[in-house]
Amino acid sequence: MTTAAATAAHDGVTDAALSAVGLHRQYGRGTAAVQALRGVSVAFAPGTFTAVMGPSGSGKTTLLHCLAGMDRPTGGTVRWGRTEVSGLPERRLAELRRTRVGFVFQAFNLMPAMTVGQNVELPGRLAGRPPERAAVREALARVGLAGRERHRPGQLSGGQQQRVAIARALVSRPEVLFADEPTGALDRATGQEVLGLLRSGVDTDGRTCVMVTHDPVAAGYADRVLLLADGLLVDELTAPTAAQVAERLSRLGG
Ligand SMILES: Nc1ncnc2c1ncn2[C@@H]1O[C@H](COP(=O)(O)OP(=O)(O)OP(=O)(O)O)[C@@H](O)[C@H]1O
Repeated sequence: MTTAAATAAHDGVTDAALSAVGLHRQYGRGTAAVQALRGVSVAFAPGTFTAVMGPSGSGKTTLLHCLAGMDRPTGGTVRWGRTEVSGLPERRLAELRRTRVGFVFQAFNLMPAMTVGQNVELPGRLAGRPPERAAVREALARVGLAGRERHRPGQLSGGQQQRVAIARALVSRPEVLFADEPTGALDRATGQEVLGLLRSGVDTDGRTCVMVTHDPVAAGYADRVLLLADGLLVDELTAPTAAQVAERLSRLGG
């Protein structure tokens, strides 16, 4: 590689919203060791929506957790923008996680005893910030739940609960939103509303979104699909249709 090309390649990584180089994640040791990631390098441009797919056990959730700073890779590096996060001490990483990334889970993970407003406020409280009622109201309005602050999660439908979880993830205006099977517990129509919200966060706010999904229709909302198999990145599709995704997945046995 020429010096100029090397510099360009380097900038490709440092200009990314999120990047990983040579990620390895081993669980357990000796004969019980599992190599969940075996050397994944990938970059995510700002303002793009990427779906991560692959057969069960291929390492999707492990990759998402390592990229989101929720799990520590056993080798390789993760950067959020230019900040290398993989080697940070836990406290510093937790602080950065609260402001720079958001996470949405399949099972919503709301606190049932708290109101919707308190759930959305929670990340700010954990970060020691004073309650920002206006920001909470705005986040709920953006996901179509204006005026629901005082409800409890149990009084809402599954789709509405997932929208609360999205509001909670977005209230700190993170650069990157991670979602692990965000529509896995929802019916198709409700799931599509949630996907529409993720898509509009990318298109309107320039957010970067990385989503694990098993559903080719959900992946069709993304700009790019990464395919994992056995802990390695094995294929990539840009501007995917659901039919193309289903066909590539079936080749992998997923
Ligand atoms: N905490 C853990 N301890 C031991 N092994 C683990 C742990 N978490 C994941 N694994 C193993 O790592 C591999 C990758 O798991 P991961 O959950 O990342 O896959 P996945 O592609 O998300 O799977 P699925 O689609 O079934 O959710 C699997 O073999 C899994 O059994």
